[in-house]
Amino acid sequence: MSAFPTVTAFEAALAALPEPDAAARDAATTRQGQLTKPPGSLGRLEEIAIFLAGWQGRARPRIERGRAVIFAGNHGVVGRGVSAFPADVTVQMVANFAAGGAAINALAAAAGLDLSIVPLDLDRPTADFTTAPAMSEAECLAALSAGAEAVGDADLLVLGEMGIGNTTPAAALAAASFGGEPADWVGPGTGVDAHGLSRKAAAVADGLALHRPHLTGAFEILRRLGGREIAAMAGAVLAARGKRVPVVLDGFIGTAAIAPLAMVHPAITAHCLSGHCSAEPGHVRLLDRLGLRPILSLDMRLGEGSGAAVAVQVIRAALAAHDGMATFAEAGVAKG
Ligand SMILES: Cc1cc2ncn([C@H]3O[C@H](COP(=O)(O)O)[C@@H](O)[C@H]3O)c2cc1C
Ligand SMILES: O=C(O)c1cccnc1
Repeated sequence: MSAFPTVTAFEAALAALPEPDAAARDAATTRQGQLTKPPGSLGRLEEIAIFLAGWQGRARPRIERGRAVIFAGNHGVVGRGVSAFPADVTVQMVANFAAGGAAINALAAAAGLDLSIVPLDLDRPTADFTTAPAMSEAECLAALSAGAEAVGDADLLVLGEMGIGNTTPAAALAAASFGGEPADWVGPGTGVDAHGLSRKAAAVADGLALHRPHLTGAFEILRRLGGREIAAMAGAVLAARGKRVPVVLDGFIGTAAIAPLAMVHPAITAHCLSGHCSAEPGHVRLLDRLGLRPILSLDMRLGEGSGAAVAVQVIRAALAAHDGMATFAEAGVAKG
């Protein structure tokens, strides 16, 4: 049975978001105060360890089944000249992922993450959202469910995407969820010129104008303006929450995927870390709206889960300090 057989099932999951394990989180907070360092001196590494303790439900969290999942989908809106690359690159990159030659292959391996690739109907692009809803209800539910199924038994989940043209639907989702002008949310993506940027802004404006009366809930925003890989990431974030699996978000597209969910239920971000801030200009604005602080800021703008995978190395460092350090009592160091 699929995870989200109906829109009602999706909305019910969104309305019943579990909280972290307060006892595990408190125990981790206490431990941080006992380790041989001035309180707070490991900064955000301390926060990350405590965050993982709460979501994994253990005072000493660890990453044993870290998993990166890359969803791929194709977009009808590419016909409007919104990407610097042709749509064929999506399927070609999926072959490259399978062969081990993409950035995410190298970065997931470096971070000790199992990598899986989920192509979603690549031979059936979504409809051009400037003229019709991108997906039917059944297509959007199938994509959400594919995302949910990919969570498996991961203890840390990195979500990534591949889909030529998908910075345009991502900008549309951000605009529909948080308002503002299309120009606030579009950016160069793979590297379009000024004309391409205007085409992207026009596509977002046309999509918003066409669908405006229906852009009231998370599902309809995702279905009308999103894409399969985007809906899959949203479904994975929601299903991960149901299992209390912490998630590391990647760049502009991966973050935009949860914007419609956050519009209705801002608490959806509580089990999410932002791995990095992308160079795509809308990303910093989106993170600000979602109240997320990125772990890294490396001027990356690739997608594929690449920035999130690099951030996992920082998360591993946070857990290594939390687990491996001695307490003041153990080390015989005066607590001051
Ligand atoms: C070779 C190649 C590898 C990629 N890996 C991720 N993306 C990234 O670029 C695309 C989004 O940018 P736009 O909206 O401008 O098309 C997505 O596929 C995203 O994952 C890639 C793009 C290319 C060309
Ligand atoms: O931030 C991202 O995820 C991104 C930016 C540009 C192109 N592809 C992905």
